[in-house]
Amino acid sequence: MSFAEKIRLYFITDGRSHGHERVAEMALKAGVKTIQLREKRLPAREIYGIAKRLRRLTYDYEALFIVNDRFDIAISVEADGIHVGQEDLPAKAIRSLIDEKFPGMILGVSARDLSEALEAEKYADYLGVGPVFPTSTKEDAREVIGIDGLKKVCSAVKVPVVAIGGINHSNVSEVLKAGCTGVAVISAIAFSENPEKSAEELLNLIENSNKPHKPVNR
Ligand SMILES: Cc1ncc(COP(=O)(O)OP(=O)(O)O)c(N)n1
Ligand SMILES: Cc1nc(C(=O)O)sc1CCOP(=O)(O)O
Ligand SMILES: [Mg+2]
Repeated sequence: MSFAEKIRLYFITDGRSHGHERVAEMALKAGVKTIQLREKRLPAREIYGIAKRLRRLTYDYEALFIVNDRFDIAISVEADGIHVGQEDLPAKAIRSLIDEKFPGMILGVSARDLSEALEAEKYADYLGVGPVFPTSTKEDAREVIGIDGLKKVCSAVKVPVVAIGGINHSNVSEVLKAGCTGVAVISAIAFSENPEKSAEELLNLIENSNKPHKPVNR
């Protein structure tokens, strides 16, 4: 499976509903092929423990494992990649370290607009672009960019774009039509009563939005 196929549905964990490991395993069982560990409340030692367990799980399911924010934890558990935003360690510094010491490691960088995206793509393997829609999952989320904002970035950059922020079953097809490679979700899976079913349904919607429109023969 190519990198683009793997990031088509990109699940970011949140431990508050079902716990990181359980929710990640349910998403993996459904067929999700990229998992990011995002944990903002726990001490580094606990995040490290969770990361080690998610690393094992993602190996078993042949899925990519990305760690949010913490490059130290990402390299300690041999994650496939690290995701940083505009307030985190600079992408340029991480790119230098990756090239020198961790070749092949994936670097994802958040961008909200064209100028951030054009700067970030100098270093990134993919961009996380949003928030496309309002979200209550990220407390310090910036102003929404909407489908138009997303389209502008997608048409201007060369690296794959993963759209993020308020993406769910009812808007995922519209988001993919904006030209992004993938969609990242938290609450649509993590805060669902049945994460496995929600992930399966999202994957089906994504699969169907890949199919070209069939003209009706009259
Ligand atoms: C795939 C993806 N895109 C964007 C983000 C957001 O990163 P950041 O802006 O650093 O915000 P936090 O997630 O750290 O609160 C992401 N994590 N993943
Ligand atoms: C982690 C994160 N980053 C965002 C950004 O805009 O960079 S929005 C966001 C939260 C995404 O959660 P949900 O799918 O529940 O809306
Ligand atoms: Mg961050």
